[in-house]
Amino acid sequence: MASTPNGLARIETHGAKTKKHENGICHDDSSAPVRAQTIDELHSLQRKRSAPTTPIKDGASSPFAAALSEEERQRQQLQSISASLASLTRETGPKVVRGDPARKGEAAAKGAPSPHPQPVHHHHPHVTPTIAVSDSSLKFTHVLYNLSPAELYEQAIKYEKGSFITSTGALATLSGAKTGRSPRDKRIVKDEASAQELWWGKGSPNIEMDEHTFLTNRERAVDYLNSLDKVFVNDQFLNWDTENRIKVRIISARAYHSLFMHNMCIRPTEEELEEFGTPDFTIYNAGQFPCNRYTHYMTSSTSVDINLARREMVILGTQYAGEMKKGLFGVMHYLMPRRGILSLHSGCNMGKQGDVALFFGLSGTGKTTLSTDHNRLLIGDDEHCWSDTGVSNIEGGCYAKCIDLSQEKEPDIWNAIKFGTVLENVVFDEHTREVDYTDKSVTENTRAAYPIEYIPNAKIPCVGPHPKNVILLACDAFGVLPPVSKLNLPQTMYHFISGYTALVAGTEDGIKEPQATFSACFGAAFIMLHPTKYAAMLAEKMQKYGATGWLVNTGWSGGRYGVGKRIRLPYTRKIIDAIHSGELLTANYKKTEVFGLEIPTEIDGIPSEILDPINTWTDKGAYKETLLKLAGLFKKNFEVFANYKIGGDSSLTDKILAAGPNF
Ligand SMILES: Nc1ncnc2c1ncn2[C@@H]1O[C@H](COP(=O)(O)OP(=O)(O)OP(=O)(O)O)[C@@H](O)[C@H]1O
Ligand SMILES: O=C([O-])CC(=O)C(=O)O
Ligand SMILES: [Ca+2]
Ligand SMILES: [Mn+2]
Repeated sequence: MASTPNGLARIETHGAKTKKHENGICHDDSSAPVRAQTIDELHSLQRKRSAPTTPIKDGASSPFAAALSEEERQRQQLQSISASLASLTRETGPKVVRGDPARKGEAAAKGAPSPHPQPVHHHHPHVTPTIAVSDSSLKFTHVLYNLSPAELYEQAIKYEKGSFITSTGALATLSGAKTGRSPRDKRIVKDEASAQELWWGKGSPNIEMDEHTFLTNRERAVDYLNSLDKVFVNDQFLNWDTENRIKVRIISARAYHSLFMHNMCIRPTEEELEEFGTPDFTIYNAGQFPCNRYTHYMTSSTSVDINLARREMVILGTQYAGEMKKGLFGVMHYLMPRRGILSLHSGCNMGKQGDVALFFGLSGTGKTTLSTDHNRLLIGDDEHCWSDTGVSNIEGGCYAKCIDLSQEKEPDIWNAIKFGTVLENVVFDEHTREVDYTDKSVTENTRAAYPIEYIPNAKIPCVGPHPKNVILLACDAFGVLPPVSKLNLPQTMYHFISGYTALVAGTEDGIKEPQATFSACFGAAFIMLHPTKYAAMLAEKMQKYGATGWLVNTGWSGGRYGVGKRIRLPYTRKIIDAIHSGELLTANYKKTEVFGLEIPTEIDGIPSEILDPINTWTDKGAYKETLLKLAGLFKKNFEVFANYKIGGDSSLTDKILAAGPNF
């Protein structure tokens, strides 16, 4: 037995016993020593440099050609980012440099290019170079460009209060004072072109601002961003239809925002990123910084501004990440119809046989829940395009509501909440980090944003053939709409333009009155053109490709809110299954009073009596009264649309008008 210099027996490990060297001496350390001489060197060994990303295209034989083009490419990329961040009132863009300012010096140990900032020099031949006239032009803007989720986690946890890793690996974040969108603070630049093209005035979501005010806010955002230690830049795509893809650049101040958009937009491959070039649209998200209320058109300290001519969006005074997602959706609602493509606030999935279904509905009616279906391929949960070649998802991720989320009822969404997913405004146990999805302490609008491939049966690329079924979802808290009805084309148009749902405002103590909401095209907050333009396109496409329309009530049954209950999700799923399978096309139907809806008399697996709401109300008088009240609200809402012609065919317009409630 070997002994140590102090005479005590050496404690032998199992490994040492079996691993004898030639000279018969046992080593107590069986692994080779680390190569590093210092702690810094050791740490630098831990992280391997990412492989060079530029594939060598020509001059493949010369290693210098590749090195040069990589350097040139990086220079061009920085120049493009500097141009994006340029103030409009100074002569040059900021000096931009890649990488985290906190990591200075680390790269040197790895033989990487010098960490000393290599600013982008701007040559302005007509300007005599002068000494920098403001402090802001003396400083560097550090850019964290298309970071990976792991890097963004580290940034968030290190620098952003309220960032935590949950027990399943998601990144829990807080969106700040705003936990939902601020539609009343949205402004669209009204110039000569947009004055003609867009929908303005009563009912329109487009509130005007002038070009000068936009530039004032843009300058405020750009100066704010450039004053920071670092900014995040995401270069990504919208629309899986590659012919109609839009390149977007998102400049933001928070890792939360960068990870959110990483998940929600389409992630470019390394090669696509190299060829990215100039973006088609840029977002300046300075959400932590308020707008100046002395600025013309500003009515609060929040402003979300879109300038279609400049292809830019500015966000001030709200950190709710959904503003970016839905702001871009608005832009698509402008760009796509110009190409004859219909943009839709809908979910979309496809059966194994290739039958596509669209799910329209306002917030909370079930687009995400019902399009995420274990038996079908998910094309997308919220924003789509319908072109001559079929449907395509606009986004690269999903944004699911999490309130009362259960593993049993929504297993796919539950399982998607893992590493990489952004979990907004949820409450969790401070020790175990287990999320309590029933907790509304921060907000009821808790959300999870995850890449679409986190859903196991996602259809990638997210495109599909022409839809067979168009399902309009309404969460009717009045409890008078049937769980499902089959619609003819004029009825489909009527309900599409109406865009009805009835939510219950405030779910605290006491019975609250359901609040009817009408939102044209099931997304009035995002549309840019008059609703009838979108409706006409939908009618034309449904007719051309033979799609069937359905109205599904995912809301109350057995009485209105406070008396009845929300229809059970498994029942709604059965109804949706019967639509997909074709079972409902051949069912027996009867017509309801007032709304004139065709309702099936039976569906496999569902108690027949619930199919006609009148059966489930104990007070039949109250049912009739509520039905008429709702019908009245529909009529009143439709008045503004009655004067517009849908498409060239005036007979369709007349039919649509006649397809509403009759009483
Ligand atoms: N019968 C039902 N059908 C559909 N959803 C139901 C039903 N009962 C309860 N729910 C719940 O209603 C919510 C539907 O929200 P979902 O995320 O699908 O909304 P959404 O239409 O995608 O809205 P948004 O556009 O805001 O994302 C989910 O929380 C779901 O669990
Ligand atoms: O935009 C949001 O915040 C959430 C959403 O999908 C919607 O409201 O339609
Ligand atoms: Ca959704
Ligand atoms: Mn939505």
